[in-house]
Amino acid sequence: MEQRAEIGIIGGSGLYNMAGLTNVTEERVTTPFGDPSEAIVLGELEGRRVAFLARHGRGHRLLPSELPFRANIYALKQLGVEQILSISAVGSLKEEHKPTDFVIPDQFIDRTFARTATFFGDGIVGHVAFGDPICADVAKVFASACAELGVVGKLGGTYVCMEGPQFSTRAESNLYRSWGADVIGMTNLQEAKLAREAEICYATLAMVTDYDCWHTGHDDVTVEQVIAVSHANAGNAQHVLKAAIRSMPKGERTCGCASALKFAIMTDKAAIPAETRKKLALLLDKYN
Ligand SMILES: CSC[C@H]1O[C@H](OP(=O)(O)O)[C@H](O)[C@@H]1O
Ligand SMILES: Nc1ncnc2[nH]cnc12
Repeated sequence: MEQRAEIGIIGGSGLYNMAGLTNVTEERVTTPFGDPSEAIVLGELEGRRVAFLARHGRGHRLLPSELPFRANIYALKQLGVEQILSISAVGSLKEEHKPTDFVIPDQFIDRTFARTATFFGDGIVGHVAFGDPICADVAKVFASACAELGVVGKLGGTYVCMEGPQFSTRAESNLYRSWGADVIGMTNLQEAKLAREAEICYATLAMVTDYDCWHTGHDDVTVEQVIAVSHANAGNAQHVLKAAIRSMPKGERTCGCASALKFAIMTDKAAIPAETRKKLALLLDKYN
């Protein structure tokens, strides 16, 4: 596989392009799972080859439930991406996580119900380990980049992934707080699952934009609030991204993400339908 990019950036609410990319080209990638959310922007940043994808499309056209998660991750895989840096807006479920803080979650709770979050099926069964859903190495790079720039970037925390598009009820928000969750969003869990199946490292820099609807001292979350905070903080997010990319080690990865599929496939090779085998060649070829 020709490696056109090493690092993928998925930009979320408020981040629809990446400043500072040089030698920029744009590509409409297609995949066996359909088209990604938007044309992918390829370029160089801090001496590394980067692919940028706007998760909701430019102009924010796609609902969280409408996101082509499989096409997005597969398209980045096709370009040769080995590590994904995701940026997302999140609501805070704890007093200590204030709007404009960054949190780098390391766990998820799934509250979605209308999404496909696996490349398997159609005659092939696979089960990857997901106890540690985030790549610890990439998460640490994000945390160090925040520290280097003097912005709050807390390493660890639980991200509740809800279906949306409506924000939570107060009862739900308080329930998630009682579970000890840290932040809430609508997009990251499926990306993390699919990245793991694609043996791509994945971590998120989650920007706190609001206190959801549980905080008696703050108004309930609105889109206006999310936009205001994410726009005001987009510069910081881009600085953190650049610093992270500057310090990402080159060469072979030492984390387990790179071999996540090694013991994951249950199906007898002979029983996998030829078409399915072909569709997943990019993931399976290295294991014959
Ligand atoms: C605009 S508020 C809700 C919206 O913001 C977050 O998006 P992303 O994760 O892409 O930054 C959240 O998940 C919802 O999709
Ligand atoms: N309160 C919230 N709930 C879900 N997703 C969000 N994204 C930003 N703020 C959010």
